[in-house]
Amino acid sequence: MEFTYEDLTADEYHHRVAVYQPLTAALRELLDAVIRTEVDDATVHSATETISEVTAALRAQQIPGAYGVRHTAEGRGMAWGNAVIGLRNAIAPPLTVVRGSVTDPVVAHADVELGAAYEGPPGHVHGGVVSLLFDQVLGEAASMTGLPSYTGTLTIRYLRPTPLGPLRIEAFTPERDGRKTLARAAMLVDGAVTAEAEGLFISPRGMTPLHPFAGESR
Ligand SMILES: CCCCC/C=C\C/C=C\C/C=C\C/C=C\CCCC(=O)SCCNC(=O)CCNC(=O)[C@H](O)C(C)(C)COP(=O)(O)OP(=O)(O)OC[C@H]1O[C@@H](n2cnc3c(N)ncnc32)[C@H](O)[C@@H]1OP(=O)(O)O
Repeated sequence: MEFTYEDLTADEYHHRVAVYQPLTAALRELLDAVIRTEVDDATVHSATETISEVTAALRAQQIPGAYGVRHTAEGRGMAWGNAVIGLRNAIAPPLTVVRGSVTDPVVAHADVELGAAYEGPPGHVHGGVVSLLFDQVLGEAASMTGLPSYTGTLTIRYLRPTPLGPLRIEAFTPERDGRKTLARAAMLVDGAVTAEAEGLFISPRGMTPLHPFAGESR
């Protein structure tokens, strides 16, 4: 399991962001449209063919496997295939984690608006998606020292159903002990807590710091 470096200038990095961010946004729109459409069968068949053509065009040149976790020389993270924050992953909720400092009361937070693609109970967020979001925000809060930390344990307390729509996650790290960090977080809708999470995050032995984790996740 390796983090790789990609030798990109800041201009090249921003160029790639400008190219791929709209593609991913368009695909998210498509996911939502497929769930909610009520058009006739002929229109669905025609859309299916068009989508297959688009897929073939993108497959003309591909990397062999997963995207990996890349960093530019100046430390910009490019986890662009990541299931939660991947800039090129339309399955990922449009989540941007904002990282503060380890001494802040809230070490990392994220605001996100979840639509039809994230539904579990009717009109509400799937419990696994709640867990997914917590895992990332807690993990980033735990990794604020610069050492990436992996999820050792993760416990969620679902207090009430979380409605689809805008929500916020706030994470903090009450205890650090060597490579182990205890992280806690709350999920808030209109200021009311719908779920809480606690996890133990562990930085694997021998890990070297990637970069000072400040600013935004993407
Ligand atoms: C994380 C990178 C992926 C994201 C990349 C994105 C961007 C990159 C840049 C920055 C962001 C970085 C990261 C944060 C972002 C998101 C979070 C990622 C969420 C995930 O998706 S992550 C995948 C799921 N996660 C796993 O895939 C873990 C599989 N597992 C292992 O890789 C090892 O198992 C490991 C490393 C956990 C431990 O391995 P190790 O060899 O270091 O452990 P060791 O034996 O030395 O134990 C040392 C002390 O931890 C205790 N301990 C050990 N394991 C424990 C456990 N599970 N629970 C409770 N305590 C545990 C021992 O009891 C001992 O405690 P004591 O010192 O007190 O005795």
